[in-house]
Parts: sequence; structure tokens; C-alpha cells
Amino acid sequence: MDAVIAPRNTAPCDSAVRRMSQPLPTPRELRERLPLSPVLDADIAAHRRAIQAILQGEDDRLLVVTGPCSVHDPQAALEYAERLAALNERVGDRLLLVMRVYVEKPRTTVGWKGLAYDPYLDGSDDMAAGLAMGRRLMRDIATLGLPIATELLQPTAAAYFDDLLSWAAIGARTTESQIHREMASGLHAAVGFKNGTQGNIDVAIAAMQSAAHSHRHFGTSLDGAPAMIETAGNPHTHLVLRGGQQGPNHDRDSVVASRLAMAQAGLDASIMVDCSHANSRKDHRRQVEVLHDVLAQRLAGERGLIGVMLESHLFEGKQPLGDNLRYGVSVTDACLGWETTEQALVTMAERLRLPAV
Ligand SMILES: O=C[C@H](O)[C@H](O)COP(=O)(O)O
Ligand SMILES: C=C(OP(=O)(O)O)C(=O)O
Repeated sequence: MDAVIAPRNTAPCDSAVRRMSQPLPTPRELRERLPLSPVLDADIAAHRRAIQAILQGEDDRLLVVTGPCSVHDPQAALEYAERLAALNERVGDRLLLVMRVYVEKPRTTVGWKGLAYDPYLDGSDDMAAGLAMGRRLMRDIATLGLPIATELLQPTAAAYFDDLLSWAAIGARTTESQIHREMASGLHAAVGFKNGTQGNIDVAIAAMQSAAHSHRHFGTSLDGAPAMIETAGNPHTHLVLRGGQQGPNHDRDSVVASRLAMAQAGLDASIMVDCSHANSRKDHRRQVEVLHDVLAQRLAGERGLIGVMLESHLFEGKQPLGDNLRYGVSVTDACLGWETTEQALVTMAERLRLPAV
């Protein structure tokens, strides 16, 4: 895709002409334009409590964060959400389904950075439109009764969405960042910290310890003004094993070692396995094998495993950005298709319903 920077009403923000600035709505303005009803607000609070209960071991359902690697077409994401809400009726007794609504993407080098940045997929980077589309979509999906998960990548952007979130990821590329740990410490939503891209879990453990603390940090108020932010500390965090450069880390030995390392650090052993990324060796079909392995460990009594993550869309695979995009196919990482996802989750719920032997 050619990157086109459209000329707009911009102004140099300092003497360096390589940086321009353009006003965006403030988080408060966007929240007022797309408000949450009191009913939705209460639903989101209930979803957060349900996730926290799983993290605290009070609810033995498995947390399942599933959905597209990235949202590029809100209509397809909404169709996925409708199917997921229907599936919830069948598996909700054993699985807590949470939808991935990822509107920001971290890139290894460069690439499309997500709906919030470039909603028209053409390099025009209409971020005001992207923020509004992202918020509207999250609100529509939450209105279907689904908890929302997203990766929070840019701390300045978090306030446009965080009242809608029940769960947030801090990704493998940002787990070590103090700024992201500070942000996590101020969220109501539960936060999953991924292991680093090298596969190291120590950065995620340090992140959980940091996020549990109160912080004072530089930030912006809901009105967009520079502000000193004081956070309360977030005790609702957990580790996400996503594999690393040495390979997968969803196997029993890695899970046990992670659980022991967390206990040694004074943390509750709550571990989610990301079945994608380095755990699937970037082959989306392998996610089902990883899921089965996690299920087998759970059935064998591994209670530290509290959840799984799947990258899943309406149709399997991925496609490059460009003209003639296929509907419901990922434009970032390859995803499982809907039928495979549904079948895997129904099977999982059935197995979890069987009495322990
Ligand atoms: O989940 C998505 C990707 O793995 C992540 O955003 C990195 O993508 P990239 O390596 O294609 O840039
Ligand atoms: C970018 C993602 O994952 P990771 O941080 O593990 O690469 C993701 O889940 O979309």
C-alpha cells in the first residue's frame, strides 16, 4: 500500500518541519458524542467483575478472548460479534467469551497501525474518524452483551475507549514499558501482560508488580490538557504466554515454571495462553492444537491456567491490504475461520462440563 499523507489543516508544532500537529476531539468530547447508557455502564461493570472473579479463582470458567487480529471493517466485526453472542448462549456456563476489538496494532517495523489510526485503509490517517469508528463499534458490540478486549498501545488514546473495556492487553512489545505499566495501574479493566517477544516472562511479572502499585505520571486529562495523573493500582492483572523467539511456551513445563515464578514474586498464578503468535508459530491452524493442549492441562488439574486467546475472524487466513478486499478476512495476522472457532469452543465447553476423573 502506498502511504499517502493527505494535506490537511496542519501547522508546524515546532521549528522542526518534520513534525506537524492537527487537533483531535478530546476524550470527553468523543465520550459525550458516543455516550454509554446507564444500563450499558452497569453491564460493563458486571463483565469486569466476572473476569475478576475468574482471576481470583472464584469462578472456574475459562476466560476466552477471541476475535480478529485487528478490526479493519466494522461491519464484519459486528457480524462476528453477533455470532459470538449467539455462541455464548451455548457455552457461557463453562466459558466466559470476551471479544477482541483491536483498533491499534503494534508493528515490528512499519505497516498499517489499525482502525484508530487509518480507518479508510489508504494512508490518509483520519484519526478523528478512526477514534469515533472504534468507539462506536465497541459500544455496538458491548450492547450485544459481550465484554470488550483490546490492546492499549498509545496511552494518549486509551481514554477514548477505556470506559468500554472489560479486559486490556499490554502487548509483547510494550510490556517492559513503564508508561504502559503506569497506564495499566489506572484501569478498571483487568489487564493481561504478555511475555516479551524473546519469550521472557520476567518483564511481564515485573509489569504486574508495577501495575499493582499506585503511580503518579505524566498524562492528559479527559479534556486533553497536560495533567499529573494519579492511579490507584490495578490488582486485576495476569500473565499471557504468547511464545517467543525460542518457540512456543504453552506446554506444561512452561506453564508450571511460569506459575512458580509468579508465586515467588508474590503474585497470584493467573495465566492465559495466547494460542496464536509464537505459540502457533504464526500458523493460524495450529491455534486449535494449542487450545487442545491448554484444555488437557486444565482437565489434568492445572488451575493456574485461567484463559486462552484466539485470533479468529469470519473466514480463515489473511490478505494483504489493497483493492478488492475479501469480506471477513484479516488484514494483519492470519486468523481461524468462524466454523473452526465455533467447533473448537463448543468442544472445549463440552469437555469442561464432564465430571473430573
Ligand atoms: O498481532 C499482530 C502482529 O503479530 C503484531 O501486530 C506484529 O505485526 P508485524 O510483525 O506484522 O508488524
Ligand atoms: C500484537 C499482538 O500480540 P503480541 O503483543 O503478543 O505480539 C496481538 O495480540 O494482537
